[in-house]
Amino acid sequence: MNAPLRTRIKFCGMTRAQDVALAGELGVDAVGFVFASKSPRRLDIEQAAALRAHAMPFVDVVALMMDSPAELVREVVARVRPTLLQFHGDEDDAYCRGFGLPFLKAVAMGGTDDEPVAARFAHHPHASGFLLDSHARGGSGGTGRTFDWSRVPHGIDRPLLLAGGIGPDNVFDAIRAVQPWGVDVSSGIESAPGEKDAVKMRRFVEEVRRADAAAD
Ligand SMILES: O=C(O)c1ccccc1NCC(=O)[C@H](O)[C@H](O)COP(=O)(O)O
Repeated sequence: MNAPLRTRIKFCGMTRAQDVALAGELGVDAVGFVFASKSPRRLDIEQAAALRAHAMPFVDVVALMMDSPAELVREVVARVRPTLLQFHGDEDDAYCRGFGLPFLKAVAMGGTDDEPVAARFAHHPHASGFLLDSHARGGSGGTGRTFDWSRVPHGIDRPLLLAGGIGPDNVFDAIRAVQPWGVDVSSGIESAPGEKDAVKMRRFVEEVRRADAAAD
């Protein structure tokens, strides 16, 4: 894919109505609701359905699952009405596509997986895109840690979202280095797990726009 004219932005791990509303005001493309059982940002279905009502038009709602029972995913789809699913565990392509929604697959960039990154994309031919995150396989996201951005493959025909340890202070450099289709941030715009910081959210968006304006 060509370098995008506008880098997409996803704010992940939202837990508060005011943060979801501000994301919309700032022109963020997607907000993520975490249903992974291990996460400090985990929502139950009632909380997520209430939060969903604060998402503005043209803001995608992404439901993030990690090796969740299919029954939970189906309930989230029915009651929260996400626009996309995101899978962070060992889910295979058939499972991921079985819920009637487009999905993103997270690819673990940490640890010691010998399979080349680009080859890993082939395991999920129906994924709408991939989120490259810094944790090791089997680990959780939302770590605030970066990985070596030079390992991001080029010339991939599906959207890549760069995640892991990105924040207002390094997102400009990250976009210049990787030219991803989008960037995903959670802890880098927080004051505590799940509590987003309005100043950091705004600065993050401004820095993405600055990187886009500086693109060759
Ligand atoms: O955010 C979590 O707590 C989480 C838990 C389990 C699986 C995935 C999780 N988050 C996934 C995300 O998409 C995060 O935005 C991504 O890992 C980046 O996090 P951060 O390094 O904090 O920006």
